[in-house]
Amino acid sequence: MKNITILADSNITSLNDFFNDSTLGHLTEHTVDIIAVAGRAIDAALLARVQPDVLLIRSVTKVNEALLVNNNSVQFVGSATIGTDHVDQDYLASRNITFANAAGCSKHSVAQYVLTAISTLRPQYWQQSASLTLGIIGLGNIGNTLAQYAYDLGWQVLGYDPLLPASKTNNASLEQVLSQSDVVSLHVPLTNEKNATNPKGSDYPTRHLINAAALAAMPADTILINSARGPVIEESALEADIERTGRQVVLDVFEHEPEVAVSLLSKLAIATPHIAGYTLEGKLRGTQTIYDALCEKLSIPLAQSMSNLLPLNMFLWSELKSYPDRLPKFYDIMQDDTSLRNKAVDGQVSGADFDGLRRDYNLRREWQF
Ligand SMILES: NC(=O)C1=CN([C@@H]2O[C@H](COP(=O)(O)OP(=O)(O)OC[C@H]3O[C@@H](n4cnc5c(N)ncnc54)[C@H](O)[C@@H]3O)[C@@H](O)[C@H]2O)C=CC1
Ligand SMILES: O=C(O)C(=O)[C@H](O)COP(=O)(O)O
Repeated sequence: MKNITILADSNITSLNDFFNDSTLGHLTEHTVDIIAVAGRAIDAALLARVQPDVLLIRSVTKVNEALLVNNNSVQFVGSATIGTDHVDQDYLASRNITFANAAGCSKHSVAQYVLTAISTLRPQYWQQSASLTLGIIGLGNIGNTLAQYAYDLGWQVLGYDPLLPASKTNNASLEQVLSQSDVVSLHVPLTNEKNATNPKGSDYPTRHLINAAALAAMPADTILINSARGPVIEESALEADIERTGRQVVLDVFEHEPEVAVSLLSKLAIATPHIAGYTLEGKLRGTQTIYDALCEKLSIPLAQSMSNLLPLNMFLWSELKSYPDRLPKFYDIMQDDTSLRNKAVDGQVSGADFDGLRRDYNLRREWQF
């Protein structure tokens, strides 16, 4: 009988429902051992000691040579997240380790977070059908989903994605999005510049894409929302910009996450602890996707589905669209904002408190579109 040892981030939703003897071993001789620890506790020493066959992570575990150098057992790495900037995929390929992530898993959840933030700060755009121009930077799964909601509300969209062909939504330059939008929302992956030492980098790097020059191009009353990755915005420039303009800024992600400085926090209109994608549906879809990929790797049929695990969902986009005053019942974003601000001690929110808010988060429900 073969034993499969799985080392996993304990913040993976329904880990034991998807990864157990009956879901992975029902047609085989496999038994399954799961070792679940906090994502930040997964380090090289633990991997060397546990010698897992499978490593299941979310975004806080950096997977690279330093993590795996003393390990020969891992054959599969699954990240139940959309973002992959924490994973050195080239290194995994060089070791012949299969990698899977969960593209698109929380695209509606993040889009709904952005709509909630806009409606909370400027209810007039939604409740009185005032016209809004929404700028979207990055038009992949999340940016494009957000655009569909915007069109449904009758808003204008200015979209910028230099890696996709021009389209109805991919219709503007970066300068136009920044200078002509009422709200700018960021939905890019975190990427670094391509150069001699980093030939696999991007021709359109996103690290510090929003710097002092980009902020200077934005009118003072333009809202800026970042639910992508913290380092996409240069935070020192952002603080200076808010001091100068009084801009309303919404951050779900932070450059020095999980620590957040109160000097920044106190200037933000809304601040949340990296929970834009934290709905039950979004997180379960992430787990389901890496489970499906592992079954494919093991050549075994699927024996679990998130539909078995989801309670009834009564949250309908059509209802909210008609009755926007019901938003707090659908998602009260200010509760998340208050929880984060309440953790500020001695000028900062500590990493432990930031991670604790995420670990203990009461998962929202995704509105059905
Ligand atoms: N706050 C949260 O809870 C969550 C955050 N995320 C973040 O959101 C990011 C985006 O997610 P998806 O839309 O699903 O990814 P995606 O890969 O489907 O789309 C990203 C898009 O950004 C575009 N892009 C790349 N560089 C660009 C640049 N310099 N300027 C403009 N566009 C650029 C790409 O061409 C692509 O179309 C993820 O990479 C992740 O970091 C994802 C899920 C939850
Ligand atoms: O999917 C992504 O990308 C995200 O940012 C996640 O929603 C957050 O992942 P964790 O921080 O829970 O690892």
